[in-house]
Parts: sequence; structure tokens; C-alpha cells
Amino acid sequence: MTTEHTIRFAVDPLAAAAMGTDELRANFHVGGLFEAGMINLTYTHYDRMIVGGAVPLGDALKLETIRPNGTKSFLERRELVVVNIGGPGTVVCGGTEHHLGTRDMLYVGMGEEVSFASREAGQPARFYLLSAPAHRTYPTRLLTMAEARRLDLGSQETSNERSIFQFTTTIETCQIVVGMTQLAKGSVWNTMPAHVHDRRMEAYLYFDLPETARVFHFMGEPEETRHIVMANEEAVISPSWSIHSGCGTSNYAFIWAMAGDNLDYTDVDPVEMDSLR
Ligand SMILES: O=C[C@H](O)[C@@H](O)CC(=O)C(=O)O
Ligand SMILES: [Zn+2]
Repeated sequence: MTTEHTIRFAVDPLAAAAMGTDELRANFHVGGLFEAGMINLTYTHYDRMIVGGAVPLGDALKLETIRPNGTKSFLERRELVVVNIGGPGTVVCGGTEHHLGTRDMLYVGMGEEVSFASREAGQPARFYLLSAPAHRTYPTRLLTMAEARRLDLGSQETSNERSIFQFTTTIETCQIVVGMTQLAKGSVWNTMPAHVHDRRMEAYLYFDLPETARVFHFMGEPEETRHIVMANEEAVISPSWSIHSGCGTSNYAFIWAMAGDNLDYTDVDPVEMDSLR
């Protein structure tokens, strides 16, 4: 077996507020996604979003179904987004090979059979995986960073100068809204001022951090915040009631992905600075 999974149940805000560091991490922090020769998946009960990692070496890795999906194939009733944060690699969907360079994204429509390969085992691809339930098949499509819609936000003065690359504005998906944010050198804050969006959960994968750098990821209801310390290539789940913002000891990049009731990136409830506690 090269496809492994763990499960995260949904947590309400009162329960989360009573948690210490270890419990917060056990519920919201997702580490160990990128293991050589493995597909590691975390099945969450937040909009049934699955976050995972696939690191193929010499042999291709087939995306096998997992028990919580309750289907014969993984994508029988799901869609998938693959973002490559490693060396060049290939995602094969129903006999068609898609070549993904670093930071390229592939949308895979419902019903496809998927396997992953690296071009060179010595410089393996590191595929970040996001999957949510789907109601119809949209075409499988490759999207490069250059094709993403770019938004430049923040400023050097407020240490949050960053570029947002929206992947799913030019391709159709059932539920998943995904993109990547790159912080400029010297900028450390993301998503501050903060926001919430109860109609969509979100997950972040922080990456491109130096080995000893950390991002303090802020979560919780705006009036009851907590933090989780994140290292390189670690993910964190943001329940729909939670803010999701971070401050790093260096600049960094992250992949954000949402699933839920609508696909409207701009539909967020801003959090007033006065209400943060
Ligand atoms: O709902 C949107 C997500 O939280 C992110 O796109 C925010 C983000 O990348 C940023 O402000 O840096
Ligand atoms: Zn958000």
C-alpha cells in the first residue's frame, strides 16, 4: 500500500478554545505529507476536503481510493487539484500525461484515474493534493503560474507585500477555490487584516521556508485567537469559523484552498482590528 490516510473530525469553536498546544496541533496541524514513495492523505470533515502529498520516486504512484470516500475509485464522486512544489513530474489521468514543473497546477475532473511520477527520482516531484466532493465532471486542465490571475496586495511598510496567484478563476471547478501566495523579501504577514468566511473552509500549505524558519499561524474566532507554529511544507486546516493568518520569521509562500458553499473569492467577512483578541 502506498496510499495512506488519517481522519480529522470537525471541531467547534468552544472546544477549540479550550485546547492546549498538543490538542490544537492534533486537530488542525497537518505534518508529514511529503514522504518519499508515498501518498499521504488527511481526510477532513470540514466540507470533506482531503489534503495530501505524493512524492513518487522510481515507480509511479497510483492514487488509490480510501475507506472514508466509500467509492470504488478515488475520484468517482470527487474533483482533485494537484500543485507541484518539487522537481518536474508527471500526472497521468486516463492515459494522458500532464507535465508539471515547479508551481504548476493541474485540475483533475471527477471520474479520472490518476497516477503520479517524477522525471528524476533524485529530484522528485512533490505533489500537494486537494480533493473535495464533486457533482459533475469539469475538464482536466493544466495551469501554469503565468496563466494564473495575479493580485498584488499589502506593502513593505506593513510587512505584508505579497502576490496572490488565483488558479481557479480561469478554470471551472465544482467546489475548490485554490491559489498560491508569495511574500516579498522582508515581508512576513499574510491575510492581516484577517477575515472569516463561514461558507467555505480553508487549508494552507506553507512552503519555501528555510529549514530553521517558522510561521506563526493564527487561528480561532477573532475574539479568541490561538497560534500554531508551522515549519516548511506543513499544512494547517482552517475551520469556517476561524481566522487564518500568519507571521513568519522570514518570507515564505503558501497554497491556500477552500471548499464549501460558493466559489466567490471576494465573499469574505473582514475582521475589524478592534475585535481581535
Ligand atoms: O480566502 C482567501 C485566503 O485566505 C487567501 O487567499 C488569503 C491570502 O492568500 C493572503 O491574504 O495572503
Ligand atoms: Zn480566507
